[in-house]
Amino acid sequence: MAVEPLNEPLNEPLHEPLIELRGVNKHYGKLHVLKDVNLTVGRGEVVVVIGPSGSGKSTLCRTINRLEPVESGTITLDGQPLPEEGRDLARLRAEVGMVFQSFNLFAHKTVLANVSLAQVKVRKRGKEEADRRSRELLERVGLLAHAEKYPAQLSGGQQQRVAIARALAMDPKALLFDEPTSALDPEMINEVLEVMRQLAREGRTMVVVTHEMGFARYAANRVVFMADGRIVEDRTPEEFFTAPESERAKDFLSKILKH
Ligand SMILES: Nc1ncnc2c1ncn2[C@@H]1O[C@H](COP(=O)(O)OP(=O)(O)OP(=O)(O)O)[C@@H](O)[C@H]1O
Repeated sequence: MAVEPLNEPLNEPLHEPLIELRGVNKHYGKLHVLKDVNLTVGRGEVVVVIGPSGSGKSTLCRTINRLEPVESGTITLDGQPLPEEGRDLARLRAEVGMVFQSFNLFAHKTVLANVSLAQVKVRKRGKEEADRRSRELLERVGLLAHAEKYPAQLSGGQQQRVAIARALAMDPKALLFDEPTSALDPEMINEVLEVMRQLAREGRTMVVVTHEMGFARYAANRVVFMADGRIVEDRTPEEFFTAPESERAKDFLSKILKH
């Protein structure tokens, strides 16, 4: 008897690859900071990168939008190699938005202008359309009432939410977060994490370098543990936090979870 084709979708979400790193190496002088790194980030996946200080997490994150050049290996976005330079690089940085530890807002521009600027310059939107979209996004991050203020008039948590709105305004395929809450006072961390949790629930593709283990545990699809320039573990949060395999990860978790 012929076997019927399976019509039902599988329960597991199919994470079609969006970002792929293969055999990536990088040095700073003699320091080998990325050692033969392989990583696939699926569309709609939230990948949290954790590990000891100096293990290469930020560098890894920054290679994905070419803020850091690599010496060998390939990095692709949607199956296409990342552009090296020129106009395509500005487009890449729009498609793979980045949120930094320091919010990097323009101090002499209003919150609204900070969110609109790159839309006009890179996405070639008219100013009115860009401002309309910026206001929508500021509303989403709870800051519409602050649109006409300057960054210095906002708290750190609010500035970081502006930075997230600015990244979203470019209609990115993926968002990179490099320790987005590390520069914040403790009471502001949660307001930023809540915006990030919301983005995760919406199915955004996100790579997040963070020391916030609660976010790693409960918002990530995968945890990538780095040590000494290598990806040592790449597993679900459940697996990683309940049964880490490597001695490095066990040691790291025992140190940070003690507090
Ligand atoms: N621009 C640079 N020039 C020289 N060395 C650098 C540079 N950036 C990073 N490094 C070094 O490379 C190593 C990896 O740095 P990276 O910032 O990627 O680590 P990390 O895991 O993100 O650390 P942390 O958790 O402390 O932010 C560190 O030893 C760091 O001192």
